[in-house]
Amino acid sequence: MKAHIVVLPGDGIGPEVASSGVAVLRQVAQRFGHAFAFDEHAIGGDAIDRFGDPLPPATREALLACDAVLLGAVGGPKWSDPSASVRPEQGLLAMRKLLGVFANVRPLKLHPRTAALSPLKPERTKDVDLVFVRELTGGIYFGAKTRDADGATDECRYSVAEVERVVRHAFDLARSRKRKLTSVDKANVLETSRLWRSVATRVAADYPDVELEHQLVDSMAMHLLTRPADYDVIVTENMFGDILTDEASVLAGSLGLSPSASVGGPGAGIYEPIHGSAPDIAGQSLANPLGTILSVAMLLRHSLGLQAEAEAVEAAVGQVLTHGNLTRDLGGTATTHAVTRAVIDALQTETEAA
Ligand SMILES: NC(=O)c1ccc[n+]([C@@H]2O[C@H](COP(=O)([O-])OP(=O)(O)OC[C@H]3O[C@@H](n4cnc5c(N)ncnc54)[C@H](O)[C@@H]3O)[C@@H](O)[C@H]2O)c1
Ligand SMILES: CC(C)[C@H](C(=O)O)[C@@H](O)C(=O)O
Ligand SMILES: [Mg+2]
Repeated sequence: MKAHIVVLPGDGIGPEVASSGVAVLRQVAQRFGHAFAFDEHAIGGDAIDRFGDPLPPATREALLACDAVLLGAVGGPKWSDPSASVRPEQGLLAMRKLLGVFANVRPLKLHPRTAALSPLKPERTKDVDLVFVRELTGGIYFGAKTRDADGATDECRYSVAEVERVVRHAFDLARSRKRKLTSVDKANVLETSRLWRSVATRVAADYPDVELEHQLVDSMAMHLLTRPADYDVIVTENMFGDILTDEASVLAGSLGLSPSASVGGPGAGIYEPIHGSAPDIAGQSLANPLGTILSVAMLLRHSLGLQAEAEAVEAAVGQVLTHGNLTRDLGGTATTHAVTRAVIDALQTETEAA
């Protein structure tokens, strides 16, 4: 098949991991006979430096005309002055809004070798297989902001429609898995959470085969570490999802292993690791590329409909996690480039054997 993929390297380790993702996609194209065209564009701090805009018009135009987007990461100390009028993260938020990708799917699958690196006891991480569905285009991230000499405000607003579409997305996903959905909110305090809970409860009537439970976000943060294997699909609002997914990545052994797919819009989906630009390790080939490579598998499956190719990439990552030298975050000594090469070699061996 032919596909047009926009690549947004961004800042910090973003270009390092994005190039790993592209290398794997090139290998997939070659082994399976596809024609993928890559179109690189600016976003974030890099785009501010070059164009004075974290999401320049040429990037916007390309996003609206492609089949899928692969993002590295944006941000960094160079652009983090609190008085700056424009910030890299604004480019990322504007892109999510532009493409209308309201459902951010963040799976957490554990590999025994790397889960053993988590601070949790092995019996706690055993059998963990969960997926977060994080609302991505609403809530406090997108509410009105004010700032004056006395203080500042960030408005948190959700419409019924915004809650309903993401909750339905999560119910549909739960239906294809273990039929258990946990909706996370702060309904004991927040009006938006009371709305969230009432919408989730109403929608549940259309999914009698899925068990719905409500959980407050503070105790959820605790349960994620004490009994993570009890959860299947977890749906929550934008900011809670941001925080809980970084927390959950600890169970897998490293933030660098977690992929994501942002979907639900009329056009392209966005695929990116959940981590940031990691300024502390940027430019040293220390970044773990596996979260990005697993995001590539999600891109193949969800935006291009290439199930066998997605499984081949996941199997190749599994091989490397089992036998390979890993990056420093996972206790290894391999460079970003070496781990990427190992995945590509595993992909080649696997597809030759098939
Ligand atoms: N999607 C995105 O573009 C995105 C996501 C999160 C944060 N950010 C931005 O990134 C910048 C830095 O944020 P932060 O330091 O709080 O979070 P971070 O995710 O960049 O890094 C947190 C820690 O995890 C480590 N880490 C992250 N990814 C890794 C990888 N692939 N391999 C090995 N180690 C990895 C880092 O070295 C650091 O110690 C900020 O400007 C923030 O806004 C961007
Ligand atoms: C960089 C930031 C705006 C972003 C978010 O909070 O959504 C990041 O933390 C993420 O998880 O993708
Ligand atoms: Mg985050």
